[in-house]
Amino acid sequence: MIIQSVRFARLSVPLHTPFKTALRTVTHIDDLVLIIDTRCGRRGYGSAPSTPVITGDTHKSILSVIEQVLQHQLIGQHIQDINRLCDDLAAAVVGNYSAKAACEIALYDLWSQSLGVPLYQALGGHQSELKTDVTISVDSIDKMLSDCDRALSNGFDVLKIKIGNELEQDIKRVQAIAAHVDSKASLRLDVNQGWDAKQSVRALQAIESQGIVLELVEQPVPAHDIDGLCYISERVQSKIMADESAFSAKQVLTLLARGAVDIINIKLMKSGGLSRAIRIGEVAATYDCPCMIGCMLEGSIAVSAAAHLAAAKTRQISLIDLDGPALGQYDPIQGGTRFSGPVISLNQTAGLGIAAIDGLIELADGVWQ
Ligand SMILES: C[C@H](N)C(=O)N[C@@H](CCC(=O)O)C(=O)O
Ligand SMILES: [Mg+2]
Repeated sequence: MIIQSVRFARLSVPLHTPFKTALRTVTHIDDLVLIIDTRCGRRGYGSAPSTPVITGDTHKSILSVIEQVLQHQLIGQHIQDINRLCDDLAAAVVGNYSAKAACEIALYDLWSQSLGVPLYQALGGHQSELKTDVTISVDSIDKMLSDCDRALSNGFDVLKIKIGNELEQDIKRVQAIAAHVDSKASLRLDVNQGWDAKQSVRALQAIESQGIVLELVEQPVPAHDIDGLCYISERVQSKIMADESAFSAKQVLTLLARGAVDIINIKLMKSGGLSRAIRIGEVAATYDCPCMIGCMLEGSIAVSAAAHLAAAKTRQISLIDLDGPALGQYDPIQGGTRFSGPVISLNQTAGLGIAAIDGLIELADGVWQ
């Protein structure tokens, strides 16, 4: 199976409610879609969102680095050489992890199609269903409580609460949500780098002293502040998870060697795709450190690939935050993995199983417009 061409499209899905974090607010899932065709008529799909505040990547930069650099590593190559192709992508340009992830997702889609099995089976997995948490955006307490009610009525029993923009209000938000939700759901907090180390200890000790048990606390301090993560981990009971501090296997090794965090959040858009995400899982396993598989605010092409990976690596990936598609008003992808409330049902057809995509706008001349 030889790669013939690389094309681009865009896909936009409105959200049920604005997605608000300490870093940004968005109203749509906007993906750059990558379409790779082979000479024998197979088609692989990849995608990537723009998350400049986390990865530094925008749709334009992703498109441009694929067009100018990465596609030249792929065209004319055999898909069976997947490991070498991923190494070539990684070596071709520094950074640009979202662009590499989009390419790898399409490559793994084609590779598993060539084997005639769903991606999770090609990766050695057998579990075909996963359960995800759902994100509650940071907002007024009343709005967050009504979003929690909606999530509970849709069957979610793990809520990922976004906070991190005002310390005292954040403490009140968590206390109000914990009292409101009671035992109906477990709570994860995602501060998205919004506090400093001392504020984190103060906030988490205040929350813990009220008997509130958190499943985990994600990225309380800025990405570079590894000392801060160590300081917090030594002083609070809650488990601390690295997200923005953990892009590469090397960063994860440093975090774990220093005892800075208890859990790692792996995302394809940070690692540069599945091949490097697998390495991160392996590094974490050497420290008996559990991993979450997470996503950006992104649609079901890339999130499906992450779900297939998680299903294949259940020993390393025990926590799932793959709610991007669930936050959208509809899923434009036909034939692939199904997202229904908290339940993710992986396709049983070959690859990612994508038959068609509604509302796809092809980009002429490789320009994001
Ligand atoms: C969507 C997912 N649950 C999530 O919260 N992801 C990120 C933020 C992604 C974004 O801003 O697009 C996270 O910080 O974990
Ligand atoms: Mg996060």
